[in-house]
Amino acid sequence: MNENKKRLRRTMMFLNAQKPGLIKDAYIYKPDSIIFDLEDAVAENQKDAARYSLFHALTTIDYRGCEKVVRINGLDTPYWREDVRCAVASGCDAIRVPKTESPQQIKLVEEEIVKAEKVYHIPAGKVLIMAAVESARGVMKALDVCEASERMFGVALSGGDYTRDLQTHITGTGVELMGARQQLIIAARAAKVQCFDTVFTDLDNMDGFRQEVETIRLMGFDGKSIVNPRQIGIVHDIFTPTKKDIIFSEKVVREIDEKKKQGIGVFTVDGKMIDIAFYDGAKRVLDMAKASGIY
Ligand SMILES: CC(C)(COP(=O)(O)OP(=O)(O)OC[C@H]1O[C@@H](n2cnc3c(N)ncnc32)[C@H](O)[C@@H]1OP(=O)(O)O)[C@@H](O)C(=O)NCCC(=O)NCCSC(=O)C[C@@](O)(CC(=O)O)C(=O)O
Ligand SMILES: [Mg+2]
Repeated sequence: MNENKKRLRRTMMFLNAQKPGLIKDAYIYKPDSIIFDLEDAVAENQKDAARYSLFHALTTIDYRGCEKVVRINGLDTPYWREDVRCAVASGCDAIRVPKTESPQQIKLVEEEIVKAEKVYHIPAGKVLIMAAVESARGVMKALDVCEASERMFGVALSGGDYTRDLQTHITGTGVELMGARQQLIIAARAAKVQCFDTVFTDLDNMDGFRQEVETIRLMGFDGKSIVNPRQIGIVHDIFTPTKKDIIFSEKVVREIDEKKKQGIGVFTVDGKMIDIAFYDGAKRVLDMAKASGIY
């Protein structure tokens, strides 16, 4: 398995791949992943220029550990094949497929990646795939999409296009996204891939942003697509385990291991009932703490 499939992705920051001002130093803000956008942030008559800029940036700039994800254009456009070739040749880590509605779309992208990896002498299997779900049909097909390829590491909800398809809009309350969020996280967990929430575009509403991030973390999401560096701190803060969480999780893991040897299945830690069902959750907290660099 490609080791990067499970890497830490609390923040996936979009930027327009054509904008030198953004592309040249996005790594200084330390998002976990950068999404170089060739799709909706790039005007229709600027697609070639954006690819040129992407190739130049990815082959000359050291992004210092930030994952490099390229959002290609949709499969209903004449651009996506060239986007895939350019992204793979540039040395990207992953491709984000927008407006995904079927597993066949993921397979088509995979075929193009396989060809490009051969042509550009990239190790086979290096480039991963994530899908963005942006329609009612996409939500209904989420499990099949998540299981479409061994290269799939995750799925993201794209709220702007999704609410347009649903004939509603982003309200700031989250009510319009409730069903899709729930279905997507269930599909992702069933397929054992990661799940990411949509962007929050009201940039000056930091309280609203914090509240939304708290909610999606409790729902089980692994992270969030973001559009601005000002949003990184809040997401990392909320997605990074606290010292208290870490100490408790250490105790849970230690006690479950110990009690198992003694033939004891259920007991208490700090007054809370614990059994084997708590093991994975506690391990996940410790893994998250290690990946975040605080453990
Ligand atoms: C919104 C704004 C113009 C505001 O700019 P402003 O300049 O006013 O921001 P400031 O805060 O003043 O910037 C302070 C400093 O940070 C630098 N800086 C800002 N943003 C940066 C960044 N992203 N990366 C690196 N650097 C950055 C900036 O250069 C400055 O640097 P400096 O001058 O040196 O101090 C800008 O952020 C931006 O372009 N964002 C990305 C927008 C984008 O890509 N949208 C497409 C993806 S969504 C979509 O398609 C919908 C979706 O598909 C989504 C889904 O799939 O989920 C769906 O359907 O819902
Ligand atoms: Mg979109």
